[in-house]
Amino acid sequence: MKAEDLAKITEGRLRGEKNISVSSFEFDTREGVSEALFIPLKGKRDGHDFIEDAFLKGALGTLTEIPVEVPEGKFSIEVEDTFLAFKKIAQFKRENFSKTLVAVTGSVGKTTTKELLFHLFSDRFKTYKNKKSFNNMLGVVYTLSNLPRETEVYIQELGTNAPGEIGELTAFVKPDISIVTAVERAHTEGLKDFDTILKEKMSITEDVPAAVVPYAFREFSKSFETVTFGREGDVRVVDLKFFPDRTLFSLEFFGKRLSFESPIPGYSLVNAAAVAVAVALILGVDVADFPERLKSFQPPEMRLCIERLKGVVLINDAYNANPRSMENAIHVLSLQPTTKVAVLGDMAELGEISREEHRKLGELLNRAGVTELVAFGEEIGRALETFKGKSFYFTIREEFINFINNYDFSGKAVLVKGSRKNRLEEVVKIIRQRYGS
Ligand SMILES: CC(=O)N[C@H]1[C@@H](OP(=O)(O)OP(=O)(O)OC[C@H]2O[C@@H](n3ccc(=O)[nH]c3=O)[C@H](O)[C@@H]2O)O[C@H](CO)[C@@H](O)[C@@H]1O[C@H](C)C(=O)N[C@@H](C)C(=O)N[C@H](CCC(=O)N[C@@H](CCC[C@@H](N)C(=O)O)C(=O)O)C(=O)O
Ligand SMILES: Nc1ncnc2c1ncn2[C@@H]1O[C@H](COP(=O)(O)OP(=O)(O)OP(=O)(O)O)[C@@H](O)[C@H]1O
Ligand SMILES: C[C@@H](N)C(=O)N[C@H](C)C(=O)O
Repeated sequence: MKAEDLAKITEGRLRGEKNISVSSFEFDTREGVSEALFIPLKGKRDGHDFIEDAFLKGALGTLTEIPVEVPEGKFSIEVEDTFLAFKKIAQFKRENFSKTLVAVTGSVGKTTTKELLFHLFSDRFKTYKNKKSFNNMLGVVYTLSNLPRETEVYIQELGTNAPGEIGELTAFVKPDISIVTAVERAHTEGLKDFDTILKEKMSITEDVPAAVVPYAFREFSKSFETVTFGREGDVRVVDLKFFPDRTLFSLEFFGKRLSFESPIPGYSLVNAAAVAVAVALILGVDVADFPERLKSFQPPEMRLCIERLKGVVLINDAYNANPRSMENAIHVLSLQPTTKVAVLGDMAELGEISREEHRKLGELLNRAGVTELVAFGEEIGRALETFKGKSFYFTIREEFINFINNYDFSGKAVLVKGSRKNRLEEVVKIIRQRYGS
């Protein structure tokens, strides 16, 4: 996009080279800014302090709220608010995109579903998706701004932890197809009770031509066309069989039946596959090759990735945690035919239900045949009130990490899971180093 066009879109004041074109939009110089427009934002620090760095690293232009020195052959656009200007660029991109935009929300499974849709559809459409879990307004604005012109299907996650966020994001991205993967107890600190969570998630279907929602919540869909999925619905999950490292299942829909083998154990990919078939039905895409393609799906990082190390089965589910994803992960641990150890951190942002949900974990672990629990965090201590096996509890990170460095995990299956703030990837790294293949 040309500098002078960007100045018009952002209603900013252009300085420097006006005929130069940028190839992307970036807000972090650590992520690569070559040939990009740099957008300095305010985090803990002020992104304006990195404008010089951006130019040195190859950015062609910058948005800025203050006058800056512009190197020869480059440009700056002065605006009142860099984030609002970034939003205007994203809005412009949306207005000029006339193909299919698929938006995904839900209490669990947004990233897994987004990645699976991309995996299944990218051989027949020019498909584009958000990076990582870029699912808030910044993530959406970044992804939309960088939307390639040739895109035919764009898949965007929408996340929330407070009422109204999904409505705002939906109005901004204007989906053609909206997906609700699941409605569960997550983010209850900001979203309070189940009814609020349900309303928040279902607001993704407002004024949207087509939606894919769990059968149980079909009556709350506001979309013009709704395809349902689940144990009942238009796309039905049948014949579920769980194994330690995979899940077998079939999907039935409109008189057809397809059998699948999920390379991720547990339920996450079963749910995502049902969603994918529902989306394919809306798009009129043939699904005959979905079972074969599902087999080669790689789980997104830190989402139930099973690693077979020397004498240890490591179940890395360290990305995040809420009651439903905990239940699924503990179920996967229960399937392992050896001594079961759970290394668990707090489930964050649960608010009033936090105490009770953490307490319930102990019972869940008992039923799953887990005999050793290593717990880290303020809230997870409640699990020890009900857990009957051997337990070790830490609130000081250094002591916890020291324990992980020395505990004997040999011959055991080890689940590592907790909310993002626990940074349990460090535990994964230590176990890998100690028992690496
Ligand atoms: C504003 C910003 O850019 N934040 C990112 C930044 O954070 P930080 O505050 O540490 O920045 P700094 O103070 O260091 O720097 C200031 C700016 O300068 C840039 N900069 C810095 C150093 C440097 O060397 N060069 C630079 O250019 C810098 O980029 C800043 O612009 O950096 C962090 C590390 O890279 C980023 O993590 C941070 O990004 C924030 C978290 C963000 O929102 N990122 C989105 C792209 C995103 O979508 N992230 C998702 C996770 C989203 C999420 O948590 N979703 C929730 C639900 C939604 C909740 C909603 N209410 C909300 O508020 O978000 C969920 O549960 O799913 C992801 O990362 O996957
Ligand atoms: N349908 C599901 N049922 C139970 N657990 C699931 C399901 N889908 C995903 N999970 C689990 O939830 C966790 C997060 O998965 P994923 O990243 O796909 O969800 P998300 O909604 O994108 O999370 P975030 O809100 O952080 O972006 C992982 O532990 C994953 O295994
Ligand atoms: C980091 C964000 N995407 C997330 O998943 N948050 C929840 C609360 C978690 O970390 O468990």
